[in-house]
Amino acid sequence: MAVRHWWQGPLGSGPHAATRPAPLPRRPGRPCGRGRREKARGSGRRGRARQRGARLDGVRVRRAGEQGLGVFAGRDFGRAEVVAAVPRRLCLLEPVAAVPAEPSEARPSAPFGGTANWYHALGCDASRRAAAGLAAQLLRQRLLGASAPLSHYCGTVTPEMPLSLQPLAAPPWDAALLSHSPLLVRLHSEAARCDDTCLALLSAQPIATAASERLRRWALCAVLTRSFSLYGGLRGRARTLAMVPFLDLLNHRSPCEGRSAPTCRFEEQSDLLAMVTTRAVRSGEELTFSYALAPDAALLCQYGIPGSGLGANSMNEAMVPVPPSALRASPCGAPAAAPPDLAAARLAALERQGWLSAGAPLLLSVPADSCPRDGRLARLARLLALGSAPEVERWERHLLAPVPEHKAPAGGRRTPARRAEAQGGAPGAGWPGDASLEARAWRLVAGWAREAWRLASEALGGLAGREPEAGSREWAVLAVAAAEEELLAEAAGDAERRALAAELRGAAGGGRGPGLWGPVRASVRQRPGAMAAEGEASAQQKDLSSLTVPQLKEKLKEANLPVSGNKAELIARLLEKEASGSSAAPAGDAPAGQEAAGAEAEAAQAKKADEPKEAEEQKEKEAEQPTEQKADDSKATEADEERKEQKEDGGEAKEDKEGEKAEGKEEEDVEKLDKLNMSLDDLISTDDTIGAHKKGKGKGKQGGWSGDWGGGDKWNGGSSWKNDSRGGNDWKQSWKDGGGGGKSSWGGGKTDSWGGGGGSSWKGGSADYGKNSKTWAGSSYGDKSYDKPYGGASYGNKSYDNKSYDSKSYGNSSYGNKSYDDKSFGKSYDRDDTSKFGRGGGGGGGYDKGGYGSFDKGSYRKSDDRGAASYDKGASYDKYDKTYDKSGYDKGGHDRAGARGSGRDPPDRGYDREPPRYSDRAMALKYRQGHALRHRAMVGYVMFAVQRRADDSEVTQAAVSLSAFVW
Ligand SMILES: C[S@@+](CC[C@H](N)C(=O)[O-])C[C@H]1O[C@@H](n2cnc3c(N)ncnc32)[C@H](O)[C@@H]1O
Repeated sequence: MAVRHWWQGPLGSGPHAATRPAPLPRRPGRPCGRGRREKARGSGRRGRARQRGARLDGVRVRRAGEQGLGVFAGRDFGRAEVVAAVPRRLCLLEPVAAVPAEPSEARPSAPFGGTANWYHALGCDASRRAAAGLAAQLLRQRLLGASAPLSHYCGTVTPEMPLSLQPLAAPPWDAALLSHSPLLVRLHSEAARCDDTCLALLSAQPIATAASERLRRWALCAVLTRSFSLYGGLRGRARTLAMVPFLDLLNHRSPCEGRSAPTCRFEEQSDLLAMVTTRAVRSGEELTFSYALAPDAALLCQYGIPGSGLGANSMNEAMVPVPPSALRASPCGAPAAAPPDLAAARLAALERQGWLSAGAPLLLSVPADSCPRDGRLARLARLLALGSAPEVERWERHLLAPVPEHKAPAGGRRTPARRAEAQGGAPGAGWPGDASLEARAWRLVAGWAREAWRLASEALGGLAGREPEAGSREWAVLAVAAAEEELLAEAAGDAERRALAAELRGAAGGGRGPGLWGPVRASVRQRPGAMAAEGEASAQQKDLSSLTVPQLKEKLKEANLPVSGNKAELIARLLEKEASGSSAAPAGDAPAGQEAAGAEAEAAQAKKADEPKEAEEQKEKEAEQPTEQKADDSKATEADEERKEQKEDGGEAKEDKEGEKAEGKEEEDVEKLDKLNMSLDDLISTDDTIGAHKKGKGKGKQGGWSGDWGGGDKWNGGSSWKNDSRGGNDWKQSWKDGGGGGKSSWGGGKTDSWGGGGGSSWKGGSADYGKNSKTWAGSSYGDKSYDKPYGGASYGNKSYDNKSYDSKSYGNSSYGNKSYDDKSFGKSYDRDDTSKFGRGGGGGGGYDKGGYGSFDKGSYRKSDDRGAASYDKGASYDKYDKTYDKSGYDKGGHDRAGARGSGRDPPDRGYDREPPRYSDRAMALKYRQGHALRHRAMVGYVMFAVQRRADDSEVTQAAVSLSAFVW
């Protein structure tokens, strides 16, 4: 039972917490020192267990705050050491009958089956029967009293059962209270239903007639919260349910990153059931293990365990209801309803996939369902984004077909977030891959998630306002609801980001292939008139994007082209080749500029290769042709050759004089764009997979982004900014150097792609972009370059340099405080708040108000300490920050390393004992914060690039509308 899924049967442990005094059986009048003497004599519970083969050395049982009793390390343990082992013969065992699952019990395979995600631990008839059987055995032991072989064990199971937070406990839970979390409503009702069934099954057992209702509930609750599922070395459903003395005193910990992750795992060894450490454990540390890989709501419903704080459970999920009205809505989000045939086609498709109740909202969950490729939310949204009934029919199978379970990543648990990560960012097979369609779909997802988030915030606000007492039901619901609200906020942000990325891809005219910069790069190479060919190019680009790298390399080999580089480069090379090939073909449409020269050269080469053959043919023809015609032809040939020579001479002269320089620059620019492109692609692919945290990338020593950004150069660690874009300099330095006073533009390094090196075109002052285009005129990034096109004095004067990125923001004061908004973006991008790019930075609009708005206002800027107005001025986090503060969850979850509990440790509530830590969810969140900022910055550059493509109104329009969203 190394990894046990929470639906795979009851397991676990747990008398309840607050009221129970430590109930270790004691002999009356026994003074301290008892344990030692017992150990020597082999008497007492522990001694008897030891005599019979149990290994319990080195562990201590103590009170563990509100969790009741707990087991603690009495000495240091190494990794993979057995801390406690109990022979099977000391356990109560109940086989789980191998009855075939009832159809209603099987986990639904259809993606829209409604209950696909949530399957209660006792959802299967066989395990319900086994639980009742085990409860009957426990009752028997209890009723037999001291003569029962396991009477001592019965003494360790608290008499105060059922636990107050377990659904079996009276009085029943208030529906209004549960309604604060839709997930809880659902799980609680399933749990209560199953508990009732088990109770009925237990009551039907002969032994139950001798027991009161209260005692029956006691026995069942003990089984539900303390039993272990044994698999006998086989996968699948548990073969046996077991009450395992002593081991069931270990408390639960949810999987998360950091020091408070579970210390042990349960192992079935041949005749022993053992707890084995998963890491080194210090003497005095509590020994814990994961009862179940389940969200907080499920843990509450089965074990009566209240949530363990924000970010503390990486298995947490939250419900996103998709209203039935979504089926009737217009595919592009317009207020008008969809045409009736389209709505009918959608409904029919969903019904075929198991969404039978079109009148009720469909409950999907995040993060599992929001994963980009196979997530149910994404798939549903893609279906609803399709514009016509035939399209829906055509793509239904591709979009809605059941997805096979994904394998757990090597060496890792399959958390919902990891599952999302494993599934990558590409849509399902066969999807047209249209960026605008993707963007529409993610907008829909974002809308649903935002609405769910809004509701969750409201509900949370109401609950937090009541300031529930620690350990109460309200308190437990608050913890669950807070964790869910956090997930919904993330999901909404994620969906927005994906929509934005898709829109940008669309605006840049391509799929994922060469990335957003593909067309920009093309525009650098092509003459202005060649823009019309872009549609075709982007179609080719899409085709190429769908190929794998080996396939691309194969193609390159066929074309005698180099096969090195990443996918984007390979595609670009092929496109280039195709472009040059096709542009050389039609007469009168010879390309100008470098591409033209290249194409001509290639054509000339090809001609040369064919020359001997042609010459022979020609000779043959000549022999057949009349002399007159021959004379004409020879004249024509001479004239042609003359023209050709002139052209070649002219071309050479041109190349000699200007071309060489221009070519060099152009190449350099293209290279820079390529590098940026790669960075951006990296960024977007990171973006896609970021739903699950990426260890290492961007993680500072402090465990948080503040460390990275603050220090200036830590930012560089492994990121593409450093390697791809800026040569050896750190981010801070290059922004500083680059912007300031038009010195060396984007950073001083010679290798720097954004300029720096002498004569670089992005650099200041020289004849680079200024000459060629009005928009980039003037000199470099620093002084005047961006002023004109980007409105007023925005970009130029103060941008990027002195005030902004380095000193205040990225530099010393780390990420949070002043960066990006007040000083930097505000002033630099748009000091007078008039430019379209400027808005957001200034705090007046743009970014703040747009998709990321909620994250932004006062949130990550000021949120190094989330106390004051963190996360979102408008709502929830404020509230529950306060509440958490008061109710024993310190504010630490998302703070800087060490903030958890630092300075304000609420005393003895069970949650303040944890050392400072980051959970992996909190870590992921931190990562995203950093990511969002980088994303903003990158998107800004995309804007410029898109803008400078031409005066193409469509592209400019797209850039403007996106900028409103981004900034
Ligand atoms: C198997 S028992 C663990 C031992 C238990 N503490 C005792 O005193 O017997 C499981 C019960 O302990 C409590 N518990 C376990 N882990 C907990 C946690 N992380 N937070 C709160 N309560 C916990 C719950 O009441 C649960 O039902």
